[in-house]
Amino acid sequence: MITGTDRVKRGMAEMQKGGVIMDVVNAEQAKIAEEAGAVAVMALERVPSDIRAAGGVARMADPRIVEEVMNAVTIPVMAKARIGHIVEARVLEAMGVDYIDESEVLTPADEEYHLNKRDFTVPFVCGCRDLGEAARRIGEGASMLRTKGEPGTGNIVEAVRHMRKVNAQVRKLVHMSEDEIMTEAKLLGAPYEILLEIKRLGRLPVVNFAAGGVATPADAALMMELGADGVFVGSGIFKSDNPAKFARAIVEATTHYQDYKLIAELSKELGTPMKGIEISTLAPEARMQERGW
Ligand SMILES: O=C(CO)[C@H](O)[C@H](O)COP(=O)(O)O
Repeated sequence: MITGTDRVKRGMAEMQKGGVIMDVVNAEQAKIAEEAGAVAVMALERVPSDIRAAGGVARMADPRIVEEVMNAVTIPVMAKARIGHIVEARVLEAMGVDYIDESEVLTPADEEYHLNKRDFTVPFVCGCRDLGEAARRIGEGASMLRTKGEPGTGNIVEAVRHMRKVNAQVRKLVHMSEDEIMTEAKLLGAPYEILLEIKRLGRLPVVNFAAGGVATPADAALMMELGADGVFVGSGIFKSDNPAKFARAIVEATTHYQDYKLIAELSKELGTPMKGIEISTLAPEARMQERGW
């Protein structure tokens, strides 16, 4: 029996489409996420805004946290490994997590090489800021993408920039003739065969969620409006005044992203959202989106 085929790995991400994946650091948060209607949870040691505040090296979570989350919920559990950290990824795979996020939110282990994700049975999600990066990650075997945004800032501007850019570049590619694709591959630094596949399909071959900076129901709906297949939220829920209320409202707004009256109702008396950070105040080395290539 063949396991871990592209079809199965990509299909699992397709089943999350239209949903919200929430970062959680313990069983209690995982249950809040599940009860709110999250399609999956991401087990990690700290949400991105706490990673920023803590400084130092951010690594894969303590396996006990991952286990605690896996035992607490029935929805799929994802967990993060550092970019290029083969052993963290193998450990998470051995533990039986449903998905691994090779994530720039953690401190990269390798500045040159991302994981060869084709070598694993477990599927991977990776971040991207443009089509070149998206195609490189798919070339390495990522079964799901998420735009990077700027995690832990509660500021949606980078998520918007990245989603618009990827989708504009896909539209441009789809309208190119096949004899123009090799030059585009050279310009984007992207694998030719992956670009051809995107052109033939008229879309990315894997789902692309939005991540990094979603802090309100309207932010989540905005990302869906811009073409995201779903949304990752971390700090925006668990650094708000009322995580259970924010979690439910963000799920509802993601599902009904063009029902503006509903989004108005959902946004009433939610409590205070997480405090945001203006991107221009971040030191260059604090920009998580620059990690990976
Ligand atoms: O998957 C992620 C990145 O690997 C995070 O879930 C996402 O980026 C969270 O960002 P924020 O805390 O800004 O919501």
